[in-house]
Amino acid sequence: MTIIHNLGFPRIGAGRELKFALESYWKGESSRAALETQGAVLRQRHWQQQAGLDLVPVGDFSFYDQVLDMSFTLGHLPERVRGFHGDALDNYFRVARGRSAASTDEHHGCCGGVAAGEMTKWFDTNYHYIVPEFDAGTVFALDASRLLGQLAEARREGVKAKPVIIGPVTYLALGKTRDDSDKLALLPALLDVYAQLLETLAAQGVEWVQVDEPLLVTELDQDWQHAFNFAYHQLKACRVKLLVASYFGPLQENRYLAANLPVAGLHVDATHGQEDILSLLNLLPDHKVLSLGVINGRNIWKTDLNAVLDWLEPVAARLGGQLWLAPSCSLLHVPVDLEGEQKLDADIRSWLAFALQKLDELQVLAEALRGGRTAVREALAANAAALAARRASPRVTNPAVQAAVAAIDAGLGARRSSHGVRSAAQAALLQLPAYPTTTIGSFPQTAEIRQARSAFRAGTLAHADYNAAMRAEIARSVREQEALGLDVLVHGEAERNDMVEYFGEQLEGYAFSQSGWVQSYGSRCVKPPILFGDISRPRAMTVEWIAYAQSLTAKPMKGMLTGPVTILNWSFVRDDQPRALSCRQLALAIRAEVLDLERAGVRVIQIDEAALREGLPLRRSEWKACLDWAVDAFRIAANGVRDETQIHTHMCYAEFNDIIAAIAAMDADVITIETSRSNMELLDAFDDFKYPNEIGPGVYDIHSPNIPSQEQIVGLMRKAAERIPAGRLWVNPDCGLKTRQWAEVLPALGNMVAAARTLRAGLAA
Ligand SMILES: Nc1nc2c(c(=O)[nH]1)N[C@@H](CNc1ccc(C(=O)N[C@@H](CCC(=O)N[C@@H](CCC(=O)N[C@@H](CCC(=O)O)C(=O)O)C(=O)O)C(=O)O)cc1)CN2
Ligand code: MET
Ligand SMILES: [Zn+2]
Repeated sequence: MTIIHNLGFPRIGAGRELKFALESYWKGESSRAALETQGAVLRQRHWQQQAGLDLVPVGDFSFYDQVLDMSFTLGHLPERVRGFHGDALDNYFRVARGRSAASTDEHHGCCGGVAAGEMTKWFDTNYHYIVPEFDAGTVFALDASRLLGQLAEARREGVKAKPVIIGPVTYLALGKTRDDSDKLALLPALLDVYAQLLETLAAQGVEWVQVDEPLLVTELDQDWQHAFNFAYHQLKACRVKLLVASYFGPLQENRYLAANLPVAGLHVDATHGQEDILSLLNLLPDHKVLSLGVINGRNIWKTDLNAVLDWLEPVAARLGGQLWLAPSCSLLHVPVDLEGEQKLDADIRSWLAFALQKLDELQVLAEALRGGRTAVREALAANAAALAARRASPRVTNPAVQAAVAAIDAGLGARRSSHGVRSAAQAALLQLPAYPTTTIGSFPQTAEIRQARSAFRAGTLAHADYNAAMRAEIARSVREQEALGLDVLVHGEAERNDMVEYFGEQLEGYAFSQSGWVQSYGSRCVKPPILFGDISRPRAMTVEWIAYAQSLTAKPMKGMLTGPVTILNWSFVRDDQPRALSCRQLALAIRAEVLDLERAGVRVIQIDEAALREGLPLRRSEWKACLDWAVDAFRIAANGVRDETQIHTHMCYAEFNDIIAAIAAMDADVITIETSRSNMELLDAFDDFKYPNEIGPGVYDIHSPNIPSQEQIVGLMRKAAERIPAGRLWVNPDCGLKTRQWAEVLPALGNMVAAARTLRAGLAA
């Protein structure tokens, strides 16, 4: 009998219940008990929704982040929060979010400032985790309370529980060392705690534990390969069965390593072609369970169930009871339920599956394996009909778009002149001072803005009134920026729900959900739009807003767009054509918008490519091919403008060293990047030879409520000027300000402008 199971369930709740409970608790508007209760309600609901499975994940729920949960389970807290006497959950949030010295708006706001843990992307997803911090003195001490609590709760509910933890090797790889010490030297001590944890679970009568090791789909050097063998040999004596779970890609050359780890089971992502799986079968020891992730946990399309069965049936015959089935990865990365989507076009809706629908698909596959396809004839026929309708739908194809893409030639992506020529023309037109100041685009998305948009969507606020409210916000942003003395202004993005969804809503070929929320970090969610067909731009998307903003000021107003690569990476994309092709279609649509902005008199245009680096494949050997088309797409979008139009781009979080040549090839006139937390060290990548254009290294961390002082900013920019000639430097924050409050933004930017003036005075002297 084929066992079916799930690796993880979205925890934010179909109605984002967890988000609202967290934010209310953080504001001090509700009690810890209320938050705990909401957590329990969600866990219970999600377990019930998975009750048809043979094994259900437990421990996948998290109040903020599963990696931070693991750090607490391992007793591995950053030095700065150890010895905190308050409540453990509050200490957990101190690491997750930081705490300003003067915080009064939250529980126990008494204990001085604490810097938040660094956040970074979870593999190639748009989910962010809190980075474990290691140094040579790191020690671990088991705290199994969270897992044991959730296990006991699950048992009370009659759940067939399979605890889920992050594996030791992946955990170590995800962390950063603050000194120069070798992380792998910590492995033996770490494994002691993992062994204790597994013994603790065994003592509770747990049979299987899922140990997530997505690191197995990345390129591993010998030391890390050895770490896998060492770790699982150490844990072999534990009395629980381990299911080592790899996901987010095929195992490829790590197949042999993974197949031969001394554990009871292996889960693999089986959505990347059968070749990886079929060769794994020959390597797998007879006693081992093979869990195949046959349902894609990263997209929202219905699975082609007949196509899966075609190759799965012989595999099942061979493996018998050793075969398990599951989604490819945790369902954290897809929305909960399609049922709630009443406004989605009926055709498109019939092509989709969210988390609950994916679990239904798993049931159908299992029944087909158990009782033959006839046992689920109707479900299979309905699935086949939906897929056939999608393939045949005229709404998916647009011949004019395909012709335009076919006509793209190399000239389309090239500026008319070199950066040297352009920068002289731009300087003459823009008349900017040295160390020009700007921001990254968004200003605070206040509750009033969100409520106005919500009312507009609900039909209780008229279109004209909504527009007027957004214009008033834009006017306020412009006024504040003029008062601050910034040099290149932005309109503030008030009218945008999200920098990707906003464009998805206006492009043909995109569908969007009402409540298809996916967690991005902590309580923050995104609603990735659904790219289903050829992309075109029926009308200008931003010109009216930007032209209005420009009309309010004599200073240059930056047109603000999201680039094709980032739109692609933060959407649910087509699975019926290569990503590169979808990206070229997006590039043509953005190019048209760029040219419309230029025609409307906009002199500076920013095209955000926040996701250029993080969207790269997990294996470096595949980077070049991907970078080639990604850079090409940006160039097509950006480079049709005249010499005197200044193109900016922005990237966050990225480590730039490895891709600096590609960034240079984009040929933006100015790039703004996140650097403040790395103390400008990231700028080493941008030395003279490698990067000839202008750079705005971020001077303060926008994720923290802390307000940078003028001295700090001057200090950081002086460091920057040691690496980059002052004439090519801009002064700006790390990223957009949408999650901050005006009360934080105004003093921070005030200090930033004052710092720029000090720096200019230094040049004159
Ligand atoms: N797609 C994407 N990925 C990204 C980023 C990004 O900006 N976009 N940035 C990084 C991650 N940073 C992020 C920063 C902030 C938020 C964020 O603020 N998300 C909002 C939702 C944004 C949104 O779509 N808002 C909508 C809907 C808002 C809403 O919930 N409205 C309420 C009513 C208003 C209220 O009471 O809040 C309702 O409709 O019920 C809007 O403005 O229209 C949230 O979780 O709260 C997300 C990611 C990396 N990945
Ligand atoms: N223009 C966008 C903003 O300022 C860029 C954000 S990058 C995640 O919010
Ligand atoms: Zn950013």
